[in-house]
Amino acid sequence: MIATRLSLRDFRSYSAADVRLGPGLTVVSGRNGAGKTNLLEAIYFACTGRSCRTANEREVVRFGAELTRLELACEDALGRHEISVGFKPGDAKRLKADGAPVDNLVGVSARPLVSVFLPDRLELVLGAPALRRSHLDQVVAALWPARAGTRRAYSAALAQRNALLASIRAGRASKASLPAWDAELARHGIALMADRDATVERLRPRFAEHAAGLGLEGEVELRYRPRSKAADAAGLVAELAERVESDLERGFTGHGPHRDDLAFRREGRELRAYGSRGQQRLGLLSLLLAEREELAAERGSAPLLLLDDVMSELDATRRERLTSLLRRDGQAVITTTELEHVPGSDADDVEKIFIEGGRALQGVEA
Ligand SMILES: Nc1ncnc2c1ncn2[C@@H]1O[C@H](COP(=O)(O)OP(=O)(O)OP(=O)(O)O)[C@@H](O)[C@H]1O
Repeated sequence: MIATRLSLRDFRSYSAADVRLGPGLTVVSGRNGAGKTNLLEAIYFACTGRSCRTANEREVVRFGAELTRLELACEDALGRHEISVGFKPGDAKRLKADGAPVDNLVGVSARPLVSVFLPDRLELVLGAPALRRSHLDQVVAALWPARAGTRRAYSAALAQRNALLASIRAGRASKASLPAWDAELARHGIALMADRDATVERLRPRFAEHAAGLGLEGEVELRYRPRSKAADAAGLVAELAERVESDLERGFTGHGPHRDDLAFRREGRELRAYGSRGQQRLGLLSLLLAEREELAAERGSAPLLLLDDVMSELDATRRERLTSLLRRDGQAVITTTELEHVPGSDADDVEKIFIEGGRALQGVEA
C-alpha cells in the first residue's frame, strides 16, 4: 500500500495544500521554519488520525481556523483507497476509510502503516527504558495485530497487583489473595516477554546489516534485556514470590517485564552512553529500517517512512548510503533544508516538493 496524494486545509502553517507523493522517495525541501515538518506531520495525521509531534492536538489547527481537514489517497494492487480526517478541537474526530466512517484508523487496511523519525525520537536511544519498551510493544502489535492485547492484559494485571499490595500494606487485605494475581501477572508477563524476544530476534540481523550499510562502524548489536530470567509462568511466579516482602515495603511490583529494556550496543558498549550523536542517529535509523523490512516480510507491505531532518548530522558518505537505501525499496518522505544533502535527489524517480511562503509546490525551486 502506498500513499499517492495528500490534500489538506488549515493544518499548521498551511491554509491549503495538495501534493503528490512518489511511490519511492519524496524529498521535501525549504528553508528553516518553512513548514517541512508540518507537512510530514500532516501525512502522519492523515494516516493515523493522530499527531506524531504533540499530545495537544489543537496545535495542529491553523492559527485562526476552527478545524482542519486532510485527505490521503492511497493505492494497492487491488485499487485506490481514500482516508479522510476531520478535526475540530473539542469535538470527536471524523475519520473515514473509503467513504465509510470509522472509530479509529489503527486497523484500517486502506492506508499504509507508517513509521516516523523526528529529531526528538533520538529519545528512543537516549531516554528512559519505558520509551523503548513501548516502542518495542508497538512493533509487536504492528507485526502481529492479534497480540496487541497481551501488553494491555499485562498492564491491567500489574495495576491490580499493585492495588492489592497497597491494600495489604494498609491492612485492608490479606496476603492470601496475592498468589491468584501473581499467576495472572506471570501468565501475561511470559507471553509479553516471548513476543518481545521474538521481535528483537527478527530485527537483530537486519539491524546489524543496516548499521553496517549506513556506516556505523564496529560491532553493532540490538539486544532485548528482560528483567526476569524465568522461562515459564511458574518461574515468574517464583521470582515474584521471592520479592514479595520488598514489593510490600515499596507498595508496588518491582520485578517483571514492565522493567525490561532494549539495548543498542556498539563494540559492547551502550550507544546511549558512549555513542556520538551521529552514531546514535544511525542506530535509530538502522532500527527503523530493520522494522520496515520485517513488517514488509510479515505483513506484505512496507510502512511509509517519514524522516525529518536526518541528513543534517550525517557526513557525505552516510548521506549517500542512506539515500540509495531509501531509493532502493519502500516508500519514504524525507525533509531537508538543502537538496544537495540528499544525493541523487535530482533523479527522475525522486519526487520533489518545495515549500515556500506557506505553500507546498510540486517540483523544485525555480
Ligand atoms: N497551528 C499553526 N498555525 C499556523 N502556523 C503554525 C502552526 N503551528 C506551527 N506553525 C508555524 O509553522 C512553522 C514551523 O514549521 P515546521 O516546523 O514545519 O518548519 P520546518 O520547515 O520543519 O523548519 P526546520 O527546518 O527549522 O525544522 C513556524 O513558523 C510556526 O509558527
